[in-house]
Amino acid sequence: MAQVVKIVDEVASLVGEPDIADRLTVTGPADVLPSLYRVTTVATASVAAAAVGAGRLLAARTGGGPPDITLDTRHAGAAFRSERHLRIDGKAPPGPWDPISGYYPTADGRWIQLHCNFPHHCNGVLDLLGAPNDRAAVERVIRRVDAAPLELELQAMGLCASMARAEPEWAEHRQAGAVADLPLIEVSRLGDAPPARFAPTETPAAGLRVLDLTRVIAGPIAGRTLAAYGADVLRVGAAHLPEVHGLLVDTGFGKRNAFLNLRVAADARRLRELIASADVLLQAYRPSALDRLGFGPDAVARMRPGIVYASISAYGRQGPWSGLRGFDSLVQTASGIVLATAEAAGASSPVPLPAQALDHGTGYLAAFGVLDALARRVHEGGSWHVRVSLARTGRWLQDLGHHDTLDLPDPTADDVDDYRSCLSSEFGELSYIRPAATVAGVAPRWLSAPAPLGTSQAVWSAPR
Ligand SMILES: CC(C)(COP(=O)(O)OP(=O)(O)OC[C@H]1O[C@@H](n2cnc3c(N)ncnc32)[C@H](O)[C@@H]1OP(=O)(O)O)[C@@H](O)C(=O)NCCC(=O)NCCSC(=O)C(=O)O
Repeated sequence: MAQVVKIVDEVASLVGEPDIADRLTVTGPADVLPSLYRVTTVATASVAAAAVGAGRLLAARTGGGPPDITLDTRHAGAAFRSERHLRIDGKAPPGPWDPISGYYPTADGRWIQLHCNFPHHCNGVLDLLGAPNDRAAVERVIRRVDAAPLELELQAMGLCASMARAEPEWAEHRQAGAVADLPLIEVSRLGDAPPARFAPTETPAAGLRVLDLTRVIAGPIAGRTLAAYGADVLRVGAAHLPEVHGLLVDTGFGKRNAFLNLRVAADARRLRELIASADVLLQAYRPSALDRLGFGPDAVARMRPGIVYASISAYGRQGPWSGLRGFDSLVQTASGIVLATAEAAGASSPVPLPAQALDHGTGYLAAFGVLDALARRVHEGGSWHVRVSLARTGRWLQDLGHHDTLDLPDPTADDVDDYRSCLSSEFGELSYIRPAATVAGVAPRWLSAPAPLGTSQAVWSAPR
């Protein structure tokens, strides 16, 4: 019980509402996912924060008071591993991991992690190493080089790799300092706009229009969460960009899926037309990538005063690594999580968290920031920029301290059956973890199954 109170305290500080315990009920055990870290706390608190954001938007639209929220830690823990629990026609989809991805021992007795799930990242790594596409061959090359210079070289080429550091070593790193100086969820005003007049509704984000320009896990979770609270979410990708199939399905609930190649003038014009009546734009590309295509936050706020623009990055908006591409697991490796866990577990190689917790946490925190900013739009107007990062979410987890529950049994697929729902889709019959929490007694839910890539028209689903 005392531990669950800690989770509620964590939500209070996330959402800036010291009395949140008056209207937030958390049930279930304090620890569900076995870890050296408080992963269940981060899961429950970030899912709860998104629910609080939805409640604030609901209250702003109806003129009522902020509603009650409930959440069970077991459901939050299952939601944090949604991609592992997804079944398509009764089977788990293929995993995202390319055989070359993973941890490699280096000449100086350290470890480096390569992230090679996208073909262009994999080919770049193999070219730089001068190795064929064969794990044993890559291992032989890496055993002859030291970790730090290799990390530097890979990062300089824009490739995805991290040297495993101990937590104290990361604490000394300039990027760790830069990340620690950032708020966990940064919300800043992009410009002026009159207060929004969203129609009163029983579903927090009903009728609101979200452009989801994100891939993989963190950003798509934010879009999926807004869809669960009723938003019209249009996911915009491009045919030439690589994707991870199973993740597309898992994070595609409640979204339509369109292609617009922003390098083609007519498609870029179409996106500008969509932005003109959008409420939210989510983006999770390499920092500044969309600015170069004319869709950075300032440009979008000029196109659409009143927009809430959310940016999700790997390493945060400042510091020497701020421009780097990155994935959850690489942040876990760089920041000491995998070595600390290996030491606690008595393992001889790095051990990651029991969930892509930085991705999922960052996704829900982005959703909270967006929903909260939408509520602010009702009260005070303005265009808003919400910024979150995998590394800052990781800092939050590490700041909660070590709390060894590695001996807990890992929840199995059967353990999460209570939280499953089913939907028919073009991919097959989907069995998935439904969205966690209730807001004013109502559970968020997805009204549509994921759409295959590029199969939707780039239009809003309903006129205004
Ligand atoms: C995920 C990534 C590492 C993937 O790297 P890349 O595949 O190399 O993509 P980049 O973002 O670097 O670049 C994509 C390029 O596509 C361009 N781009 C984007 N959308 C479009 C459309 N619609 N049309 C045309 N071009 C487009 C964009 O401007 C870039 O152009 P150029 O500028 O010309 O290159 C990175 O996007 C990233 O660091 N994102 C922020 C953090 C994040 O979300 N990480 C993953 C979370 S999931 C996770 O961690 C996990 O699964 O584990």
